[in-house]
Amino acid sequence: MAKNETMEGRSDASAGDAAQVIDRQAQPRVVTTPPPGDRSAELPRATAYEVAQAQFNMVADFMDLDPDLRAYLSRPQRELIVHFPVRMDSGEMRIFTGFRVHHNTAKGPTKGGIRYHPDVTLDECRALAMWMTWKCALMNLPYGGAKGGVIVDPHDLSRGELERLTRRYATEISFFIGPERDIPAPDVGTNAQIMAWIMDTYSMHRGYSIPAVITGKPVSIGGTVGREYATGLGITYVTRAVLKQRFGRGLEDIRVAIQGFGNVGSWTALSMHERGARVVAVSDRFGGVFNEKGLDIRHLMRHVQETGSVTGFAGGEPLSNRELLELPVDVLVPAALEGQITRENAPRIQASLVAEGANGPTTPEADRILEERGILVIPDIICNAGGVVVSYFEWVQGLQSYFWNESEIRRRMEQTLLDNLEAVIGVTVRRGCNLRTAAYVTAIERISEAVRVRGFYP
Ligand SMILES: NC(=O)C1=CN([C@@H]2O[C@H](COP(=O)(O)OP(=O)(O)OC[C@H]3O[C@@H](n4cnc5c(N)ncnc54)[C@H](OP(=O)(O)O)[C@@H]3O)[C@@H](O)[C@H]2O)C=CC1
Ligand SMILES: O=C(O)CCC(=O)C(=O)O
Repeated sequence: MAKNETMEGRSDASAGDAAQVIDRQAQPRVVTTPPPGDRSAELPRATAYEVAQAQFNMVADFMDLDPDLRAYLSRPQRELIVHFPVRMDSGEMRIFTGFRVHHNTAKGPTKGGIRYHPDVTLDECRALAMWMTWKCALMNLPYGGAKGGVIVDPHDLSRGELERLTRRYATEISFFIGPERDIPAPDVGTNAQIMAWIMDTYSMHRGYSIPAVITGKPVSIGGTVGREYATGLGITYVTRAVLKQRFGRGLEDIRVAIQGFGNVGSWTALSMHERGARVVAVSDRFGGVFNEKGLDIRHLMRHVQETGSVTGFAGGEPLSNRELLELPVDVLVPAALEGQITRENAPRIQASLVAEGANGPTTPEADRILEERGILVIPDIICNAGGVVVSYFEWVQGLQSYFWNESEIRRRMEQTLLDNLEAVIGVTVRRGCNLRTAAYVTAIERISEAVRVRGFYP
């Protein structure tokens, strides 16, 4: 997938926002190395599914969740594995493997992205589907959680190969998805063009256009304005609210480091930059770029469109992903993959606030270390929920064939995020727990109620 496709459809995400001025001294950049004799980096890392299970079990203990409900919610409801052939440009036929997991349908059809990445596994999809269940419930959306993926590096495919792979995967999962059943969306390695191919393939099977089968598609075929940047802008809204509430500070002149410069990372960077934050470092899988005075994000985006990477950007100096995570900044936004903040590097994180743009970037052990060190974490299921909230708006608009304007989308997204953030903060106070536990408690209580009234189990 060409980098400029991921960046397609960008528009100004900042209109009408006031930034607050704060007084803060620039801090020096530090480059850290592991302490001598530290072998923790060599220890096996928990998988995403182990992390998702551990997070759920900790909260189930905390809220003394009914054992039957715990058993029911701790596993996905349905899982699909598909193996399918794709003709490559060379004439060779290759077999690819993909997945789609529905974690829970108590509150409605399932919702969640499709990932194209060489490391996709069934277990990873199970974890991501479970997180989607909590996220949708926390946002009060009428959905359960799902996730899917294909084991493939999309950067290795031509556009034609990517389209053939997508259409074949869509065909294989087509009986498992649908506007009333399961509504996919973009995730790592997929974009609006891929959503369009899935919508088209699904519609070809049915014989008429069914835009509501998928979200994150182009506006020209029933997508919504605002979905492209929704996750990043939502992260900025939530981070701004937490900074104000917990630290009495605004975004202006806050120093931010962002790991990942794809859909989520780049839009977070731009929307924070436009509100006065100093985005001092960003990275992708090739490495990072640092500028103490703040990166010019629009120039950086142009550089990425031209070269496919943030590396080599003339407006900053190189740094590694590891160095980025450990920079002395106010806000750290992991916006790439799971398992980036671990017990190994958590003792060296210097940010005051970690805003989880990615799903599952912090392991439970790292969570504990950060909490002991007084570092606040905004959990993924609140922080990055702007994407699924606007996907919900896209689905609703598609079903009604009636479309809202951009300011309406932004207003409703901000309100949804901030109302639910406030509910979570209320739980932290009432139950004396951190934001992640409070977010999980809120979500699980809402699902438990749906399960109870539907009578899912006797
Ligand atoms: N898209 C969405 O709306 C939502 C996504 N999320 C989550 O946000 C995260 C990012 O998703 P998204 O932005 O869509 O994905 P993209 O594929 O658009 O971007 C992923 C970014 O992460 C970078 N990356 C990959 N591996 C590494 C690595 N080892 N170190 C540093 N950077 C790396 C990629 O680099 P490169 O460009 O070089 O490949 C790319 O910049 C995921 O956890 C996803 O589940 C959560 C909510 C909604
Ligand atoms: O937009 C959506 O429906 C889902 C986005 C997603 O996959 C996520 O929030 O992790």
